[in-house]
Amino acid sequence: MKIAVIGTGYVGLVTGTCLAETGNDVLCIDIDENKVKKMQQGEVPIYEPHLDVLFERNIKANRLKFSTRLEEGLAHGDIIFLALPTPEDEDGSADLQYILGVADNIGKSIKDYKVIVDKSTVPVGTSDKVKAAIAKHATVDFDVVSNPEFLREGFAVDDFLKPERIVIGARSERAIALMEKLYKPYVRSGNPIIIMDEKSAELTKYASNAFLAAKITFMNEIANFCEKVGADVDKVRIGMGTDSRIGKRFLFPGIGYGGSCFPKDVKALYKSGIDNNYDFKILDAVLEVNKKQKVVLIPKIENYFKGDLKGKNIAVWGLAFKPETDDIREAPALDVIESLLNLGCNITAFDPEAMENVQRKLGDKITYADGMYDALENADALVICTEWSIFRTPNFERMKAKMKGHVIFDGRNLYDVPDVENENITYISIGR
Ligand SMILES: NC(=O)C1=CN([C@@H]2O[C@H](COP(=O)(O)OP(=O)(O)OC[C@H]3O[C@@H](n4cnc5c(N)ncnc54)[C@H](O)[C@@H]3O)[C@@H](O)[C@H]2O)C=CC1
Ligand SMILES: O=C(O)[C@H]1O[C@H](OP(=O)(O)OP(=O)(O)OC[C@H]2O[C@@H](n3ccc(=O)[nH]c3=O)[C@H](O)[C@@H]2O)[C@H](O)[C@@H](O)[C@@H]1O
Repeated sequence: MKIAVIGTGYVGLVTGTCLAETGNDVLCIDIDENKVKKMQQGEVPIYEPHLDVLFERNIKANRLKFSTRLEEGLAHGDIIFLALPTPEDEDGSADLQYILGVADNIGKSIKDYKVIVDKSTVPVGTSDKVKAAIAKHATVDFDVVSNPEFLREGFAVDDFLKPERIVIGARSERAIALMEKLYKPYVRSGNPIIIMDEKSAELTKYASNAFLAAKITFMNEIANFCEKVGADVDKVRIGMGTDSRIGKRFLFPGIGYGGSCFPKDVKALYKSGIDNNYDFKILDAVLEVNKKQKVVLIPKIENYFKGDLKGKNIAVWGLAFKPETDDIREAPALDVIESLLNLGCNITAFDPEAMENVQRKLGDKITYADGMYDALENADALVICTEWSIFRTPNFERMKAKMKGHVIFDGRNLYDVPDVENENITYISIGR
């Protein structure tokens, strides 16, 4: 099938590449000329495991192409995916200017029937707005479909190629038939394509993200309470998670959720509630708890150093909002670093993939180490913010030889407490 993907960021790039992988002829459009030039030269503009192999293969096969020209994309695709940003607006709602701006141009340009598929995360009712924006100028028939994306950064390729479910919000039989044909190769395992109306599809996406954010936040509160009463959140987590109604996943406490989506999506759903005269009390609490959780290590660090943090050298392991990505959007590490800088600390940081992005944001406010052990040189303490695999089995002797102070503040509970304490290192983590 002939596909155009408008917006070649995280979701657009994975969508375009994975759709090409099953033999579709895909043209990806982005307004960022630099990015398009790089992609045309075969460079993957993001770090995402396994994407490079598929990207290269499909470019070579001439099934995956790039352009900056929207009209070219609209002429090419029978199905037009919108994978455009929906960032947080000033009042917390989702900013629809990118989606509606492109929709307006689609109406002016299309010359035959198209299915316009919204892959971006958008508030309930957006598909009606997109339809109206296209219809203003369109002289041909078209359908708008809501097809929210559930991929996770770091597992994006697998999530796209083998999704647990595909949600299609549409009422036009013609559009539904095309979408089912397109997605058939991805659900051969028997996982469902779930067809519903557009509004329900739009809400399914927000409800899923908000539920997961609430699940994590609930565990963060349980972890904080464990500290008050002397319980061990690892034991509580395992005890709870073995109940299949609760499930083992997304029960890991830490220094809060971050990323490009949970923070903005919880806020947008909360704001949608207000706009529709509904007070989402749970979401209000999730937002408040997560904000505090991101800096939950700071009082622990202050307490350890008896309030005197001025001039202390703090090593930070992990800057990305989670492992296997270079994405630092809303990363808890940035909140931790900002607080420590405000308290007068010197920061030396290391992350396997996110250093360049942090350097662009923080410049010379902190020092960047070449490796995880280099970051520890002369450090009074180590703070762990992201659970990259290479941090999981460190050489504690080597660490102690480098560090001035033998203390670890672990925001991701990477180690068993006795294992670290047996090394004569003070170990302060979350909920244990
Ligand atoms: N990042 C993720 O893991 C996931 C994101 N989503 C949702 O997907 C949507 C896109 O997210 P990301 O891919 O992360 O965004 P992104 O910010 O990484 O990429 C957006 C891309 O759109 C381009 N763009 C902006 N205006 C344009 C225009 N007028 N024409 C063509 N290109 C344009 C930008 O240059 C950029 O390359 C958002 O609604 C997000 O909530 C959904 C699931 C997962
Ligand atoms: O809409 C989106 O963009 C995506 O948002 C999340 O994916 P992602 O942001 O890539 O990352 P997650 O793995 O969900 O982690 C989000 C945050 O929660 C934190 N987290 C996750 C799990 C957990 O048990 N504890 C925990 O603190 C992570 O450290 C991270 O900061 C969802 O998992 C995807 O299904 C969704 O498509």
